[in-house]
Amino acid sequence: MPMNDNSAPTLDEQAGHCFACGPANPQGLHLHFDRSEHPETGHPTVTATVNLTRIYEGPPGYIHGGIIATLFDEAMSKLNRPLDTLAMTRHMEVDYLRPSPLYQDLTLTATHERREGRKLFHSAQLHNAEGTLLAQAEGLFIAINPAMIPSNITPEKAGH
Ligand SMILES: CCCCCCCC(=O)SCCNC(=O)CCNC(=O)[C@H](O)C(C)(C)COP(=O)(O)OP(=O)(O)OC[C@H]1O[C@@H](n2cnc3c(N)ncnc32)[C@H](O)[C@@H]1OP(=O)(O)O
Repeated sequence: MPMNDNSAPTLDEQAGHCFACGPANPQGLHLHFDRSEHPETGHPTVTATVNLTRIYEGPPGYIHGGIIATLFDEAMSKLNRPLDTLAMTRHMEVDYLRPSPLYQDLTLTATHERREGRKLFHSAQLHNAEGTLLAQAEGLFIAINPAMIPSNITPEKAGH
């Protein structure tokens, strides 16, 4: 495993098995986000294209609601790095406005709204190719002490 100068794993290496974005997780979603700035506020914004198969099905033909929550959680979490903050999700609300179809390119976006001390408030949306808003979320992330993230997870230590 590649290491940084201190031979300790980097955060990216520690997060390699993240279910939503980790390249090392064979059963993960492997989401990839492009980062930019909101044209009006200058706040960080991320975008990803998602196209999911029946593995993620809830209602026949549509994405499971828990997976949609995962998409939003991950998209909003990607805003913390450009804010130079290590943070975890404390609260999230999801509005499921329309069923979100499988096997179609959908656009997942998230934007940083505001910060109050340790509290980071983000929003996220899922649109179809026609631009229809399918679902949306608001998230509260709390800046954490990096020591909360273990650096040496192994199957044995995780109890497997
Ligand atoms: C390395 C990062 C990888 C990111 C992976 C992708 C994102 C994720 O999925 S993270 C996984 C899911 N999240 C978790 O497991 C987190 C579990 N929760 C925790 O560990 C803790 O609650 C933690 C660290 C987030 C916050 O703990 P703590 O420091 O005690 O915060 P707490 O005092 O409860 O709340 C912080 C503030 O939020 C406020 N708050 C809490 N809930 C709400 C709410 N619903 N609305 C508004 N404010 C709220 C509190 O009032 C408090 O405000 P203040 O500081 O002004 O008093």
